[in-house]
Amino acid sequence: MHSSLHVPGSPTIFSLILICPGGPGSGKGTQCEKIVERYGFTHLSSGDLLRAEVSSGSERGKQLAAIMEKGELVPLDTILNMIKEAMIAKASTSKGFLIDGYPREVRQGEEFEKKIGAPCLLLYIDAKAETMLMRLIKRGETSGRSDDTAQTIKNRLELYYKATEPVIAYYQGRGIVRKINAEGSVDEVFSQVANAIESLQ
Ligand SMILES: Nc1nc2c(ncn2[C@@H]2O[C@H](COP(=O)(O)OP(=O)(O)OP(=O)(O)O)[C@@H](O)[C@H]2O)c(=O)[nH]1
Ligand SMILES: Nc1ccn([C@@H]2O[C@H](COP(=O)(O)OP(=O)(O)O)[C@@H](O)[C@H]2O)c(=O)n1
Ligand SMILES: [Mg+2]
Repeated sequence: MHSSLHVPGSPTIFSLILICPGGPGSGKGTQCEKIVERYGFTHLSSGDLLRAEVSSGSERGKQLAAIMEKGELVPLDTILNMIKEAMIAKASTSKGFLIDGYPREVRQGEEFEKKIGAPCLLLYIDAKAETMLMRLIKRGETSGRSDDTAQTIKNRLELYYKATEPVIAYYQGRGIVRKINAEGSVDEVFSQVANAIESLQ
């Protein structure tokens, strides 16, 4: 059960690609940290890659910050190239990639498969809107994230339901989506995640 990451001019690199879609505040990042701890996959959070670019103070970072503060989507090629570069940098030593927060819309999924490879498992971290809102408001008290404000959270939730939930349906037909009920405690959610990953082996 492998998907390939083919970099032009280099040998095909087989690696597992797991994707972790879910709404803002569903707990994607928290679950990805626990997956890395237990299975050693390489965690690439699209949001974290973007925030690193913003923190670098680059001109591109300034443009990205303006988009992210509104909870809108950055240009597809920008985020896809950042993920691809990060995967290439780690490909030779990675046990497999855990992509967190990408794709955010169906065409992002299509482009990912054209330029990088097909995922073998989607861990759909599913939480209710009110749960996500509550968690992000709470996180916003300490996260320092410019997008953890009430209005931006509302924008992100709207965008998630409009653009990102259709991504699940896009992959559903391939039988690779595992829906994880993310309402419980971190450990209750993680036990479902572990079962889904171990079903791959
Ligand atoms: N009760 C409970 N809280 C959780 C769980 N996962 C995350 N949280 C809390 O919810 C908040 C958001 O969790 P994250 O893992 O940052 O969520 P995310 O999906 O990565 O959020 P974005 O990066 O905004 O997409 C954090 O403050 C966590 O403490 C969970 O499984 N159960
Ligand atoms: N594929 C992506 C991922 C993140 N982003 C931007 O980065 C922000 C933070 O992403 P994130 O995954 O950390 O947080 P959530 O948007 O999931 O709450 C998003 O709100 C978007 O503005 C994007 O535009 N495209
Ligand atoms: Mg996150």
